[in-house]
Amino acid sequence: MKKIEYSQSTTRYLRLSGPPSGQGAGGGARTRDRRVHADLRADSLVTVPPTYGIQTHKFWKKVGVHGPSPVPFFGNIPELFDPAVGFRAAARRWQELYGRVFGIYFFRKPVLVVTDPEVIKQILIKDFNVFVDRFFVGEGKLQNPLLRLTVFFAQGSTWRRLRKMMTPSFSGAKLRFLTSRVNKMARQLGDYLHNAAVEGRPLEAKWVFGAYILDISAAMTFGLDLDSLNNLEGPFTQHAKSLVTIDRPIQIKLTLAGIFPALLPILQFFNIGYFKYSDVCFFRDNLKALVRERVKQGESRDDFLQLFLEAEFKATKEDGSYDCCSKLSEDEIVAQALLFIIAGYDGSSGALQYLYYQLAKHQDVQTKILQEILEEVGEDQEPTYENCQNLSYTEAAIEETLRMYPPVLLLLRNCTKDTTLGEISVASGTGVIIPAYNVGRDPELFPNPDEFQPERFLGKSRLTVNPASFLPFGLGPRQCIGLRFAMLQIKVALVYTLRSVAVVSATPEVLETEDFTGVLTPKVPINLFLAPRDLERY
Ligand code: HEM
Repeated sequence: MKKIEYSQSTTRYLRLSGPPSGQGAGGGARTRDRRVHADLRADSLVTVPPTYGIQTHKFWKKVGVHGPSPVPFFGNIPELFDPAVGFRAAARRWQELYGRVFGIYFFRKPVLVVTDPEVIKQILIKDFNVFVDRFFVGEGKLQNPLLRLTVFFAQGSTWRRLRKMMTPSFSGAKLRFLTSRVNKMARQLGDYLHNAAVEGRPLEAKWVFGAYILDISAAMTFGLDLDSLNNLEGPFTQHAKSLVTIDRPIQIKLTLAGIFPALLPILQFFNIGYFKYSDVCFFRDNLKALVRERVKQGESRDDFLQLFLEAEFKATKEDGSYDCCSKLSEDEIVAQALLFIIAGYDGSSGALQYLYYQLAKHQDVQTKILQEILEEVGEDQEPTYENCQNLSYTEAAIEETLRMYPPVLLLLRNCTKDTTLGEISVASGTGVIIPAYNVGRDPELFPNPDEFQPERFLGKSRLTVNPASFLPFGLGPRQCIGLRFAMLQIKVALVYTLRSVAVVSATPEVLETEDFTGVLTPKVPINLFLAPRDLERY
């Protein structure tokens, strides 16, 4: 096996094989041959039945990239999604065997798995134009058509236009304007936790923080005051919970689509996709009615829906003047609002549950956060956006939690133009997976990675963290658009809850997680045990 010089920082990681037999070590022929375009498109089952299941599985061997052997039809899916192994353990083992860049197969699709920060930076930032899109099972065709209009699933120039229009909604000025809404929901959360503490009732973390995040989403998109902590049965809460749950039947359908893309039109015809059709319809119909009502009434509200209604796209001419100006269509507004219910839920409620678990296990960190809150915000004042910006220790504790427990485990990209990553030629149509969890727990990138140390993200230590190794929100132009809003939700929750309760302990004793759905999930639900807080004697 030949170890190829890649970049100074990556040579010790990357292991590429020598050129395929019969080829020279360099020159155009090698490059041409290495760019073997496996058939990455959705072929008809009818034209190639005998070899269909293995047709694309020689791709990595031909281009000289190492990786585990695939099984017909499924590629490396069985090991990746085997609950007994899981993606993280499989990726860790393969990294040991094949280095920090290796090739696998997602069903029939060749996918490069990358854990090298320099290559990650190249994909997510430097060569972003070649890796703009995400890849999905079924090449995105399994999305409900409405969801395909969202900034998360959109591709190429459509994504660029949407992202440009939505970015101002998350500016500091807009978030300042939205903070009072978040305060209201966090106050309800604080009261709920306080009552539970007084009654000596333990709380299931995912449920309680999920309800808080749903309440914020409902207020920000529907202008609704759900109070789902005290009102579990409402249709919004029920549909939202169902919407954000990827269950087994959906997994099975996705598997089918992965193996036989020819089935896609049938699945589409029956409205089978990532999200349940009935849930999408519920939100679509209600949001449409709401948008029309707002336009008709001409009323203005302090929420995301309003910001989307006002969003404008201004294409610039070469001389800097504006060429045209367009607004989001009604469907696009509805789609983004629906996306926010989905996108914020797993990320923010996941982050909160892992954070409170850590606070229970690290009382010293909890005390430091409370001290900082009392100094910056006060004992019973409402936090402002500026207050939240100044909570630097609190922010470090959140970041450390997200390093250890990134709710979104994998960053996905699709190569849309033949390119090279160092010595590797990457053909258009190749997928890329960056396992954010594995990178964050890598001892070469974060010493003692299983230890919770918020100080890593403070002061001078913060400066030594390579941005390409801290990936809970992704990186580059396509990183999470809701990052600042998510941090605001979490900090405001901490202000209202830690001032009224102490997180005394949490179960399970040892936190084990699983990764089957692509979202980090505790194997056993986290339960929090609380006590009313006495601010005189904390
Ligand atoms: C702690 C909470 C959150 C975490 C950990 C998180 C994580 C992520 C990650 C990993 C991505 C993919 C980034 C990439 O591919 O480089 C993403 C994308 C996205 N997130 Fe978040 N997220 C959180 C909260 C939110 C919230 C609250 C919202 C909206 C209100 C949101 C909206 C989005 C959107 C729209 C995208 C797609 C961006 C694009 O493709 O341009 N997220 N998020």
